[in-house]
Amino acid sequence: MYYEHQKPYHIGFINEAGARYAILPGDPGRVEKIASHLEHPRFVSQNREYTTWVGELEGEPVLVMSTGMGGPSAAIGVEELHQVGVHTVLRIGTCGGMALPVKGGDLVVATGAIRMEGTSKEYVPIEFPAVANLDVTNALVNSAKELGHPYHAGVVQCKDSFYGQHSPERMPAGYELLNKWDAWLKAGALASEMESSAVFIVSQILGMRAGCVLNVLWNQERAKNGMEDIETHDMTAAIQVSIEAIRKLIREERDET
Ligand SMILES: O=P(O)(O)O[C@H]1O[C@H](CO)[C@@H](O)[C@H]1O
Ligand SMILES: O=c1cc[nH]c(=O)[nH]1
Repeated sequence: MYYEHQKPYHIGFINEAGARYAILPGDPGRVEKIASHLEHPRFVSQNREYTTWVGELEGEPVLVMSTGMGGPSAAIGVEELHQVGVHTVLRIGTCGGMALPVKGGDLVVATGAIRMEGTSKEYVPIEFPAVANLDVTNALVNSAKELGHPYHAGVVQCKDSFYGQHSPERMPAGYELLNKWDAWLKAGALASEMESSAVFIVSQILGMRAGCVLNVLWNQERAKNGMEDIETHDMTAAIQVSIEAIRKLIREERDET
């Protein structure tokens, strides 16, 4: 069985540094850049979609590990980080804006996620909400405020199909996608992405803390409504906020002990 291997089967590393905090981008290509904001960043391992670096903040080891795209690989990543002793995970990713005030280049701090994906349903029935940890969320919101980055905090929509979000009309199941999208808009969903609900649910089940900060790439609803729709892929603000949030959490943990 996988748990008899010395290294967790998919993430493929032993947590030699003893890190308990992990920053989780979806994209393996972003790991090194995020790790460069830590002290003494160094490569740990690369297996499948999981590229991992480690560094320090406030003298505490912090991992940066990619999860790949979608709930299944994010859930496996969180499970195996738990196996190696991580207690706090912070997803940093990209999203598409949904609510009209959410513009390209803004940040979204996900306080909860709509579970329109398959992975979390294999953990707990759909009535159970996917919510972020309050300490991690407060650390993200306070960091965004202190750094002066425009942010929105609220519910995001998680789904499995990127193209079901962007081209629902061409899908045979489009009638359902379009009606649900309309419901999420009416209920005030801020943005759409693909991993936070699995990260929140798996963390909840394993007794870990999870939070999520997203860079808004664009907003298809602004475009549809004839409003200015800026597109930006600059992750700097989201990285700065996630690093400062982890720093705050490390300090808080120290103050409590
Ligand atoms: O930028 P990342 O973290 O990959 O997040 C978003 O981007 C991918 C889709 O383009 C999905 O993984 C989605 O959740
Ligand atoms: O529109 C977008 C942008 C990023 N990620 C998504 O899932 N959707």
